Amino acid sequence: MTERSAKLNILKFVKIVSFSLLLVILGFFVAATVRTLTFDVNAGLQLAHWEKTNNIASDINQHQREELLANFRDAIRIPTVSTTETQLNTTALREFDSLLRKAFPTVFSSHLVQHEVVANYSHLFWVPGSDLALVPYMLLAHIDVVPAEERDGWEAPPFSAKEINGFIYGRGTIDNKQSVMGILQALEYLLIRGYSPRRGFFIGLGHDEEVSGFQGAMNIVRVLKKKGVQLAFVLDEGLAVLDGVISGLQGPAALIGISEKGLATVKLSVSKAPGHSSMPPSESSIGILAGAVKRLEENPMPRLFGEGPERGTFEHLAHKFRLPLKFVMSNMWLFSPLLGRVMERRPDTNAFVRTTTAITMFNSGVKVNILPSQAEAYVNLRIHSAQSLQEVLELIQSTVGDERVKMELVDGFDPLPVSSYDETSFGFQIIKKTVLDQFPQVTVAPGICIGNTDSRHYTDLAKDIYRFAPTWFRPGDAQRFHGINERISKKNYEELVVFYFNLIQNCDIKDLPSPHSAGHEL
Ligand SMILES: CC/C=C\C/C=C\C/C=C\C/C=C\C/C=C\C/C=C\CCC(=O)O
Ligand SMILES: N[C@@H](Cc1ccccc1)C(=O)O
Ligand SMILES: [Zn+2]
Ligand SMILES: [Zn+2]
Repeated sequence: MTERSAKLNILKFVKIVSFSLLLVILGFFVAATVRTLTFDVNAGLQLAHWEKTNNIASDINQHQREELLANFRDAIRIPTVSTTETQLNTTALREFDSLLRKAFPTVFSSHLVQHEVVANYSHLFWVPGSDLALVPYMLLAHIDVVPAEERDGWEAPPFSAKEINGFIYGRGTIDNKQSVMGILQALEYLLIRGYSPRRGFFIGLGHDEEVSGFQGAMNIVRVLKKKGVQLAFVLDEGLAVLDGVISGLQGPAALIGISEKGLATVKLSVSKAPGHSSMPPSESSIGILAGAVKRLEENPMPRLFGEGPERGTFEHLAHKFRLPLKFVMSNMWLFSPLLGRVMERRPDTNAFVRTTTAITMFNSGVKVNILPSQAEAYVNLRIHSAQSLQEVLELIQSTVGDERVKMELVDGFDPLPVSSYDETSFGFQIIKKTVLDQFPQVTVAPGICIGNTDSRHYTDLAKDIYRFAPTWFRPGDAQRFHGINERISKKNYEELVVFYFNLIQNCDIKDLPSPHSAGHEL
């Protein structure tokens, strides 16, 4: 071969390779574009021909409007604070019991409702259905709240239930007394209007959810297990209607929690001999521990965005984004790593990207001139669905990388199983229908609950557990959770009562309508 013909051959080869590459890239682009244009996981899932079950209209008159609000505000004013498993405000919990009986006289006197107090302060209600063949369901909420201090910057005292511009302010207004009162208020009105259910249901109100639910939820579960109860589905607190919170999304999104993140609470500690502060060692117990904690903050857990059910959230919402975001959301197979990098920049969206690491307590030292013998820190991690508790513990250990730092697992569990959300999923579709009837402008999608709830104790009783209430969240509202200025609008609280009112009636349907009927309507 001459030098010239060899050169030509190479040129030809390069041409062929670059042309093929171009074709492949073009192919990808066309495929992604076609996917973008046609992608709508909701298409074909509109169930038609719902049997009419909500026969009792949910209209609220002026008297009831004032009454339900007064009941809610009374609930907010009772400081049912849980601080630790052994520090509950039991006086407030007793008072709350009295409030429930006073506010909902029909619930407590109706022959259709059975009630029992569990673990002294939690409540279990059972409303049997007329059709024993229908598997019952269960609604959950919790009575207790996390502590709140007005001096942290509240615009109204946290247990005042003060009204400012149409909002009721107070600890528990969105976590979670809106559901406690909303559920019972709905039942009260249903009973007054002569309702009796076809499908039986339970209501469980825990009193120690904020400190893990080991007394309330766990004992309610024990009672139900003893009765041999199995549940069609459970609906607890958790996700909400997000309005203007997901940037680029047109219209609000109702995210129904189909799973929740796992948890690891780890205690790190360093021990050193105490002594006089005039003769300090080069490294103190505080310094060693601070180094460990800093390493944990500087080395976040791996980005896993798109590897858990959060991927389905965006796929369900994709058709409600405008281009170019629509292109991105419809092609999560390609873009999830990029999206993860964008979402990790904000704490509220970072929560969906990875296992989060929060240092929540740091204690050491008793006097200015004593070398501290003991330093301890608590790390609270929320585990992404694609990771296990075991994996997270191993990663913490290697990141800390210091034998002098003792590690102890205080509490922990794996991410919760993923509940069904397809067209045959009874609970999901009933919740979805109830939301859409009431708020036609929203898009319903499955979501991941980033906090933990009492419902995690119910996994043996129900395969399908959902975490949702139609509490409306606008930008900045997520920070009110366990934060300052927790509030709900009066209108939204009323909507919650109506939601549960309709949901309970919608559950009386025997079976879901066939998913295919939508396309074959005559
Ligand atoms: C996939 C969604 C994308 C973006 C979302 C953006 C912002 C986050 C929005 C909402 C966060 C919702 C709620 C706040 C956190 C936890 C609530 C969950 C459980 C409550 C448990 C409890 O503390 O009692
Ligand atoms: N619901 C609370 C309290 C809790 C923590 C851990 C486990 C269970 C409940 C939270 O998610 O922070
Ligand atoms: Zn809560
Ligand atoms: Zn909470």
